[in-house]
Amino acid sequence: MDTTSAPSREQLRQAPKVLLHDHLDGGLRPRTVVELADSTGYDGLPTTDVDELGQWFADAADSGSLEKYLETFAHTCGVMQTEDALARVAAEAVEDLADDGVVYAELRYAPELFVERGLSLDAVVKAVTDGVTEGERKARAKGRGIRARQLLCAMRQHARASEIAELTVRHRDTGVAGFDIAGPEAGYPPTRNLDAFEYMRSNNGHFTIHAGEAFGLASIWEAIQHCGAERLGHGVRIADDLKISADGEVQLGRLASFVRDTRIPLELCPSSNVQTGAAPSIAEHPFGLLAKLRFRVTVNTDNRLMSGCSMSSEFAALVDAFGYDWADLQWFTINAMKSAFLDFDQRLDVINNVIKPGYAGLMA
Ligand SMILES: O=c1[nH]cnc2c1ncn2[C@H]1C[C@H](O)[C@@H](CO)O1
Ligand SMILES: [Zn+2]
Repeated sequence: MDTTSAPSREQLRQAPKVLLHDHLDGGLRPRTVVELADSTGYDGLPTTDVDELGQWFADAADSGSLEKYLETFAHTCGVMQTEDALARVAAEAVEDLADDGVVYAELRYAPELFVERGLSLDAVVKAVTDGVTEGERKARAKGRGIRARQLLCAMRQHARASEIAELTVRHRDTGVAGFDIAGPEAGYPPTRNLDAFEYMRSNNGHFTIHAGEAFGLASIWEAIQHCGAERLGHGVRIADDLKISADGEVQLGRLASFVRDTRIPLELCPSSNVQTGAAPSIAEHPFGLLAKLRFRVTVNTDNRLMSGCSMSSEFAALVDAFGYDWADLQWFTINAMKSAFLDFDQRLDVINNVIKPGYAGLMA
């Protein structure tokens, strides 16, 4: 790629982007964490200095282990136990994404983590729905169009997946686009929650599964072949099924072939993977190889607070590591939009009327 035409940071921010994998409780503004702790009486924060707190999250999440990384969510969930707090966090997330050029986003969270002070699961979803609507309205007022949907996660270590799947279906017409399982992967295989996935399938519901992040191919295989996942949350360890010979030729194993042949979207989250130890660095992240092999790769933030990242900074990191140009970035974006849990006509509308004209302008 000609480096004189390398996308600038500001151009990357302006480019239309699609985000499928972003945790609501992993994307709070540090200032909001401090303010909500104060207004809701949460006294567990490691510091109430906004800058120090932002740094604390990044450092604490930078542990090389998913289990340690997940411990940091105690504080974000701790300040999100009221309807007002949930609505504020959701509205700010949508506004922040829109400011960063995201035109379609799926925000995920586990409703069961927000019931410590007596909210019902339905009240949690209703509060987030109100916040998302408010965020979309505020972004529109600033000339930043964004459509946002919710994905409801069940936590793998709890036993509430069927309840959360039912909650997902109950709220499917008011902004909840699908279901997921999150939390520690090792020791909690996807089939533990098979009933919930069967419920989703029998109700024509969408779901993705966190698989192939902290555990390997067995997890991906179960997620796809036993549970019927439409997409893989991370899925980065599908690279373990690629054999690279001395002359650089790559051979795909049967599972990798299946994932590529059936165009299963990989919700790849480069910075998060470096923090949890799933990849040694962005330059050595399997993203580059998987994209070269034409897997259906998508770019995602996972947790903007813990990784101190944004969609445009993830794009920038990939451009720096792999030399991607606008055509590549448009391809990742269209991959994501094709894979969204949104009606087909709406996906097409975003691709044809927002993404393609946006990139055409940047490539001109
Ligand atoms: O990367 C992740 N893998 C597994 N679980 C995760 C990841 N990032 C966040 N979570 C968990 C912590 C949150 O509380 C929960 C729902 O958003 O999902
Ligand atoms: Zn995740």
